[in-house]
Amino acid sequence: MTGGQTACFRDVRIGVIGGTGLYSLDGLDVVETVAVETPWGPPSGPITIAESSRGHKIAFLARHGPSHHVLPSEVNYRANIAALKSLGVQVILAFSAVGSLREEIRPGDFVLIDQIIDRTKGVRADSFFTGTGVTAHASFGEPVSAALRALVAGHSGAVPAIAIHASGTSVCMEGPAFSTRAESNLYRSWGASVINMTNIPEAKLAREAEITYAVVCMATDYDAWRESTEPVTVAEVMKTMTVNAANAKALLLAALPDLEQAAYCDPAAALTQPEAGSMQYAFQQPPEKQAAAAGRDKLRFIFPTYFGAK
Ligand SMILES: CSC[C@H]1O[C@H](OP(=O)(O)O)[C@H](O)[C@@H]1O
Ligand SMILES: Nc1ncnc2[nH]cnc12
Repeated sequence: MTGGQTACFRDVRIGVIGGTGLYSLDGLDVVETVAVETPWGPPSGPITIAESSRGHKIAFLARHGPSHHVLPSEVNYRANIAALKSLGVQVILAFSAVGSLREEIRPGDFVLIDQIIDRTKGVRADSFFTGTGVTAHASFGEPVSAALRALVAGHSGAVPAIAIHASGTSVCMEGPAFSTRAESNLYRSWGASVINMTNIPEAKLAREAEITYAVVCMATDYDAWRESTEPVTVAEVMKTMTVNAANAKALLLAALPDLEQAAYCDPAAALTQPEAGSMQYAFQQPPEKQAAAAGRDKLRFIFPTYFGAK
């Protein structure tokens, strides 16, 4: 697909975004690799489409590219989300390596965060509406799908060696340098549980795109707050991630049958219902003004319902 074209919606309803240390989907048959171009540019890399033993398709995208060549501030989050949406994705389960801000969240543990504090610095493109002449404000009070978190939590038994914390608040910092000890302690005083560099704007854009989204935060270190531990380094993150990646894949494969059932077979579409169609309440302008907006063609790529097929 090339930029500006109407999206070709295919029946790939489930998307997985892999973060640091998680660059492929093992255990599933890859049937296709696609290079998608979006009106916001190319995503971080090719998207692999795998087929489960039940015959359902699952798209996988490595957030920082297959060889991790893209910095968190430079990820084209809009292209990543738009590319997945253009394939038909309605549900994204993302994975992220995080620092723990709590003693009880041990390196190796997973956290199904339900809240996010945005500490990015305004350098990331964070809305599909920017520059389009269409004004819209997505509802983001609950930034993560509770139903998807619950579905994943229901499969904690697949990784008995670790704790999977059912809720938590992440801080998304700009990076790329890690936090100072003072910053790390500040985030602890705010009640945050974990810290990373990618939840924002990924979760925000998934919401704008009406995609049901949750992120499995995989603790790799104790960031910089813990007096008895050396502040985090990439070497420490990658060491823990070798074990975390295996656990992430085990959790995903265990949750997949339920996820497929919810995404492909539930006629009530209960899992995706809160997000699907949610943007209909977000537009500020009357439809006739939107119809005249310069960015209408661009928005059609992900919003054929609101901006009409060409
Ligand atoms: C290499 S440590 C910092 C890096 O790891 C996390 O990446 P991701 O969220 O994509 O798993 C964190 O957010 C930083 O981008
Ligand atoms: N301590 C940390 N801070 C930010 N991002 C991280 N990713 C993994 N560990 C991290």
